[in-house]
Amino acid sequence: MRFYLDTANIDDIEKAAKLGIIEGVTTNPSLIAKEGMDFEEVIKTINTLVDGFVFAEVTALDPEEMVEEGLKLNELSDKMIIKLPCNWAGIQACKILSNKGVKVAVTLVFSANQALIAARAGAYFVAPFVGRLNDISQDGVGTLIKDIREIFMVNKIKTKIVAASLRNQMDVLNCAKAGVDVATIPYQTLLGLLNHPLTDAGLAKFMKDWDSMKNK
Ligand SMILES: O=C(CO)[C@@H](O)[C@H](O)[C@H](O)[C@H](O)COP(=O)(O)O
Repeated sequence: MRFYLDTANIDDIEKAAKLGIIEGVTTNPSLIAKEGMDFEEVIKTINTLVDGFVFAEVTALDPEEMVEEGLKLNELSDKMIIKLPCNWAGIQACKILSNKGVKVAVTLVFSANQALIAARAGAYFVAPFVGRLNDISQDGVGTLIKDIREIFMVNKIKTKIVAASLRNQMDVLNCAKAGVDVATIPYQTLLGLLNHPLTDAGLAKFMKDWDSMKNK
């Protein structure tokens, strides 16, 4: 499983990029709006900070306009992934854009059948939302992610799974065990995955013992 960062915050992307393990950045209209910056400017800046894919979501609701907006966003770099919602309009636009060679992520996926339809429309990625299903007392990984994985395997579908709406370490761990291709995570979740109090305590003890030896 690979890690992408789920944010449009430039500071967080710069900090996380230093780790050298972030292979892409995903954004959505809510994350862009939170930063209060021009959409295209944010996407262009993110492209300069990471080597991997940069996901940008269309805001049009009509299939023709989605295609037009998707083609325009796709011009921003050769690493663009165009995000489309998993609905009637989004699937039509997915088929058209995929046929033109544009890489599409179908997002807001809440059922395995939606993921299968998106894959058949040529989606490069599907983005199942784990946390929002957990919020309504369903098992985001245990049912949705595992079902999509199985369906893609049985049907030899190459569409990749980018698990989204991951809120905590258990979500990420369960996604890794279920074999998703990518987990896209907020910066705070990344900190939570790496930091451990026993690592900090262990290092402090090593340094204390080292200093006491030097002072002998
Ligand atoms: O869909 C993708 C990646 O394709 C993500 O950027 C996705 O929009 C985000 O993970 C979610 O919107 C965040 O979900 P939540 O934590 O607000 O429930």
